[in-house]
Amino acid sequence: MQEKGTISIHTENIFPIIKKFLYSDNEIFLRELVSNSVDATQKMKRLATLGQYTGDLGDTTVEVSFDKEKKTITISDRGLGMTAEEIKKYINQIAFSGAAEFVEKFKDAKDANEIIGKFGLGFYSAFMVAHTVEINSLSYQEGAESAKWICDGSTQFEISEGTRTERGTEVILHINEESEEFLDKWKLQGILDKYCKFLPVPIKFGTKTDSVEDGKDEEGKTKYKSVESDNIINTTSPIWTKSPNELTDEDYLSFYKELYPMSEDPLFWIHLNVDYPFNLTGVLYFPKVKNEFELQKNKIKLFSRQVFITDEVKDIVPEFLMLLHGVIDSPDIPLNVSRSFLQADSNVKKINNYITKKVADKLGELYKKDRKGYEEKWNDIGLFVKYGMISEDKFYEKGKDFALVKNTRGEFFTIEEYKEKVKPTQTDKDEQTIFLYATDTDKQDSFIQSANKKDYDVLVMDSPIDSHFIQQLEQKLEKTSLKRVDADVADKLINKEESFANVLTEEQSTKVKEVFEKALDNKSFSVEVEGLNPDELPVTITMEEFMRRMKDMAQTGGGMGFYGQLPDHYKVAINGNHKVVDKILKAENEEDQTRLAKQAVDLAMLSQGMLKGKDLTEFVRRSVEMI
Ligand SMILES: Nc1ncnc2c1ncn2[C@@H]1O[C@H](COP(=O)(O)OP(=O)(O)OP(=O)(O)O)[C@@H](O)[C@H]1O
Repeated sequence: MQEKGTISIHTENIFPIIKKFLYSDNEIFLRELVSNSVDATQKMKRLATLGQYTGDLGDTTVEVSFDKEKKTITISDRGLGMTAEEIKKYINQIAFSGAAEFVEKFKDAKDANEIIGKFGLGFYSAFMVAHTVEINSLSYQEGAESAKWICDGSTQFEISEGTRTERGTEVILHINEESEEFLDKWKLQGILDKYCKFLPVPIKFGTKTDSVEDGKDEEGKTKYKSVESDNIINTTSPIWTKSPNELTDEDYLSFYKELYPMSEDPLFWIHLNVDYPFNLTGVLYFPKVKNEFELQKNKIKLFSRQVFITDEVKDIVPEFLMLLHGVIDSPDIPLNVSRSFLQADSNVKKINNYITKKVADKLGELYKKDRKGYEEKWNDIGLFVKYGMISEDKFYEKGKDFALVKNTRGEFFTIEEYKEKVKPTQTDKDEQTIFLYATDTDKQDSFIQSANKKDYDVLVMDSPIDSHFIQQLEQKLEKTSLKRVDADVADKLINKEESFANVLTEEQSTKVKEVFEKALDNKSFSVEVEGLNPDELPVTITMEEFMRRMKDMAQTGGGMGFYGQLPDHYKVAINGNHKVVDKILKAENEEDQTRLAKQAVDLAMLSQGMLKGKDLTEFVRRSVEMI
């Protein structure tokens, strides 16, 4: 038997196009060929289980090898093999029709990148690294003859009788000049580790040497000897393929270490397992996030039937859960289509919702089962929860039951609990409950103390995401608003109409205002004389809540650019009921008045960390003079 033929594709120039555009990702040839071998092996095993094959299966290990001299890479399996007819059908027609389709799509694509890398080119990808590809195969079918196929990368092929005596298929790649880098042990090992580490059939790549104990020497010391064994590069049953009740915490932790060797232990994990209406398994871990860098380094890995596909899971996992680590395996995620299609795919949407729900359920369960442990972890998981509540309404609905807020005393509350707690003391005349918060407990300490003196509670909202979380809470919670503790003087933070009368006459107030304006000499500060609690500080500097928030958002890139341009504007509240104000009014001359006023303002600035540079030096000099 010898036959020459032409592969039935219409586009003659497929090879150069694909070679050129797939070049950056050409290592996937190995993934494609090894998975074909694994598929063939699994089919063979299934036939045996079904009783359609009664012979001996033999050792079904798939083997990858290379020969630097001959410049070949060989992938061989003991799968079901192919007859000459089958090679013609599956390789010439099916494998190559995939390539033809690629070129077809490529022609119409607006963005070539959308297609490249997402297109499963299967067997065809061999030509990205080989100038000639050979197949030697013997089918499992009784009386089958071995077949040999050879193709030099043009659309011509040759098929003849083969020499293979053992059931299965061997694919030999004659590596082209540009791809000789692949004829290297470490290069190939690296690619196998990346894509094939969890394939369901053992894959052998060369041998490895281990040092094993070998009795004792005369002095009673343990002897060692080197033992050569097959280098099996994969774990055939990774934990996500098992049932959660077969697994211990150690199993999950050691798998995490296997995926991300340099990382600290994760906080907890979720085992995903659905088979209807789509198929998905996986394990997602909540990492201990130390810094941004680590977040980007460790990504969720996407598999399809245990073959690694990508760690760009952007469209499959909801954005806020991109912080998670682990694996997702789903044969239902379309990988050979463009990105825009992926977003519209209904399975992808369902998967998205499923993952969101699972994560919410797990958090809810942890919260219910061990509130204390949950509170201890809050620093690490708070970011996920808040981000999720801001970005997905569905998650907000679930998250509101287990999202925590922490006050300056280190106590944790759910949002509902907190509202109940502060309602009696922090509700204003319009029935609005005001949650007070601090973004920097050190800087805002004097305000926190003043608020506490009035029996107000203060929350700590100091993470970058909190400004957005605050907005979200205000939108969602009824009759509730949030105010930073330094948005006004304590007496006025919550407007209850029970203000202190101002002991100053109108004339005196005007005079005090003048003195302070002169002392300040700064347009960014507007002075107001108010009747406040005599125990409060004589001067308090505040920035109004709305303005400050807009400026904060402009700074963190929240699209409030206009506010970012405005100069800072502060209110300087003078406590007309304070002794110091009386002293200023009674001072002998204008100079003394200004000096006292300056001192009082500087003290306020100092307590808020606003006094810096020249002003600070000047303040110290003035203070020394006064003692
Ligand atoms: N090692 C093998 N043993 C037996 N059959 C094989 C082997 N390699 C390829 N085939 C046959 O050739 C066909 C085409 O392979 P190809 O890799 O191009 O596509 P595929 O595996 O069907 O899909 P994909 O594009 O996802 O890889 C396979 O479906 C299979 O029937």
